[in-house]
Amino acid sequence: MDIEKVNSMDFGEFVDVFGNVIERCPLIAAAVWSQRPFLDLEDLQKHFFAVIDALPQSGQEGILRCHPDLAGRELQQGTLTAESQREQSGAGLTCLGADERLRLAELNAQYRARFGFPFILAARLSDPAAMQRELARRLLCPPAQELRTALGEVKKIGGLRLADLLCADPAKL
Ligand SMILES: NC(=O)N[C@H]1NC(=O)NC1=O
Repeated sequence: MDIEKVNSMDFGEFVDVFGNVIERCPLIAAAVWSQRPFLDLEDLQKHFFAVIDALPQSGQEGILRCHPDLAGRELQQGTLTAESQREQSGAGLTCLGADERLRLAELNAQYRARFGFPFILAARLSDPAAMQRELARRLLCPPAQELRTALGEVKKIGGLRLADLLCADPAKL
């Protein structure tokens, strides 16, 4: 899909196509549509990120809370969004042993209890062992820093999803 096609989309089509760039937050795509036309993929991505950055902290935390756990119940039950399912299974999270799954579930629960939102990490850029290490490390971070880190991961996930939709190489962004 090229940027002319993106710029020609009406509101409904744009939200249908880009509504899950930010996981389960179609309102972000809805806000971005008002800012068309876009120059290119990089410009489109900038607008998604700017909408996130402009939200009050409560809205940013809301975005984080819309994310499913990594290797959580929704993955087992097959109820993730198509994008999450692809990212989590591609990262090997459907093939965890029982011990690994239990350990991740424990750490996810500790993280959620400490920060009030789920642990978020761009699964496509990681693997199960690195995820577990990163989760244990980030559990010890101060809350304000962790909010920034988590939003950075949301942007990485969104950037990769956008690049997929526009068939672009994310390394060139
Ligand atoms: N919790 C969390 O990071 N979830 C996600 N990360 C990712 O890459 N896909 C997701 O569903």
